[in-house]
Amino acid sequence: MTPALTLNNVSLEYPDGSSTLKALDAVNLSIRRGEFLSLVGPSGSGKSSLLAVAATLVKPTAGLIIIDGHDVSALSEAERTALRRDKVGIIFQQANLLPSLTAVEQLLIREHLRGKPVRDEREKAAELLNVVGLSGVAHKRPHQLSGGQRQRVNIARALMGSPTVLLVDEPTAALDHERSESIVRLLRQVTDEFQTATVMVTHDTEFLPLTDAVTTMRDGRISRALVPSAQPN
Ligand SMILES: Nc1ncnc2c1ncn2[C@@H]1O[C@H](COP(=O)(O)OP(=O)(O)OP(=O)(O)O)[C@@H](O)[C@H]1O
Repeated sequence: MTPALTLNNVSLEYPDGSSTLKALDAVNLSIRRGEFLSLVGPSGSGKSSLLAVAATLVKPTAGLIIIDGHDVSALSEAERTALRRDKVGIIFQQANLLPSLTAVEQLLIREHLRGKPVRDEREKAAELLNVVGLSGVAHKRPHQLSGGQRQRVNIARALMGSPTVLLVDEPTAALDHERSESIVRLLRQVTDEFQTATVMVTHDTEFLPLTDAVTTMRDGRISRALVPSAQPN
């Protein structure tokens, strides 16, 4: 199977006084649909930078990014935006929900902008809220939801566009242990169910066995990739 996401010798440099800082240094990474990869490493090692280039939000200084067979560097700005919309789901640490919208409306806002038939999309949103365990709170607003529930809305929203690649940046940073575990389990479940190629940046090493492989970054480089030995109970 062709990888859903490939990074081929990807570098990202930022000006740093008279020299340059290599946020990413010749990174190679490949992930297929249905795979759940965790990305760990010290602060400043390049994890968020890797997600940003993979999400096509930031252009790398060198190297290739291929999403579902499309070489991102060969695309125009408009084509890149369309590819991101159609293929990439992004889940940030903070849910960034709009305070005035209900849970189900948070999922539908993007689809309204796309001009899709509202009925189909409403059904899809309801189904996704069910998948993430929130069917009972579809009409609640963010302030009426717990942190874990808000993160579940965030995950469901990222799935609305049926992404091939799901990029997740520290989804558990604001949550307690129990909620953190249930969020990582949910990400495992949606990766299996929707066959997304999921990359999760995390500091929570105890949940790594729920993922298929662990990649460690250091100084902008991928220093090793491990396969977790066992699933936790
Ligand atoms: N916009 C920017 N301009 C200049 N340097 C940047 C920029 N973004 C990131 N960097 C630098 O690139 C390097 C990698 O940063 P990055 O945010 O990718 O690390 P990280 O592993 O995600 O860190 P953390 O775990 O703290 O979030 C760091 O040295 C950082 O200071």
